[in-house]
Amino acid sequence: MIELHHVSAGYGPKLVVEDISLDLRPGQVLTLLGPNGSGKSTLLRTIAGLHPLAGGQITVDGVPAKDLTRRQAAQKITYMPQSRTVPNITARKMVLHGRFPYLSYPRRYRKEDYDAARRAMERSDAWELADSPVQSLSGGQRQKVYLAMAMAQETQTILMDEPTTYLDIQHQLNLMTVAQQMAQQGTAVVLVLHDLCLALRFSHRCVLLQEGRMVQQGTPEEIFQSGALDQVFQARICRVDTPDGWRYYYD
Ligand SMILES: Nc1ncnc2c1ncn2[C@@H]1O[C@H](COP(=O)(O)OP(=O)(O)OP(=O)(O)O)[C@@H](O)[C@H]1O
Repeated sequence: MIELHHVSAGYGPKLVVEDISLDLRPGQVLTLLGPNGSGKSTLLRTIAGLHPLAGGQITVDGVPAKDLTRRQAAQKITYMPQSRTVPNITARKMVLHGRFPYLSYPRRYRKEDYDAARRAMERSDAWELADSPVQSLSGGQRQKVYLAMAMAQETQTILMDEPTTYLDIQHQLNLMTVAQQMAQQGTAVVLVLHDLCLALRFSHRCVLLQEGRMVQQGTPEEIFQSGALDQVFQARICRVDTPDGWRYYYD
């Protein structure tokens, strides 16, 4: 399990994430919420080891994250960024990149790598795109391929920054269902989402950030009841009870 102990991070002397303590628990979908510029992406990148700590500590299964080699870290943590440059390769090849941390020299893929890539593409609804060049795909199709690459890495923790961007509503719901399924299978799934309704409906826990500080964390029920979302986002969030659970909407 990844644990954050009083984590701070920033750019130059300016801290944009301050004093965050948090457990990323296997078996749970945890969603980071907060207005633009509140530090969500910086926090996610810091957890992924891609941005330096300015203070505090991050441990992975009890070991300080800074003591892990890149390969060890990549076998523990998957990070799916908000955007990236698109390479000129097929979707299948791209998804296979998720297997890199498991290959030893001379980096030849094994049957289990191809199997893992296929499983991941089927789960993210990207299998039919396998032979297409990633550059030829739409934003939503690319997002499904990135999700498959992230799943193919098969780590205990997966961090996804705004994974629903570009997805139509059916695929947003599909992504959230896949996130829940990964959690059911023991993964710690950490998301950054702007859609509060989707987050409250599908997360086990939410963390609310404002100006780099954690103002609230808890179950969707606790977060909703606290009224903190309304305060931080200056928007009224309501809900209705349905046979399938709470459904949230903006008033
Ligand atoms: N490369 C950078 N250099 C300097 N400041 C940065 C850099 N990246 C982000 N920041 C600043 O850090 C703060 C937090 O940004 P961050 O991207 O982490 O927020 P966020 O909550 O993910 O925002 P959004 O919802 O808009 O994606 C902002 O004030 C931003 O301007």
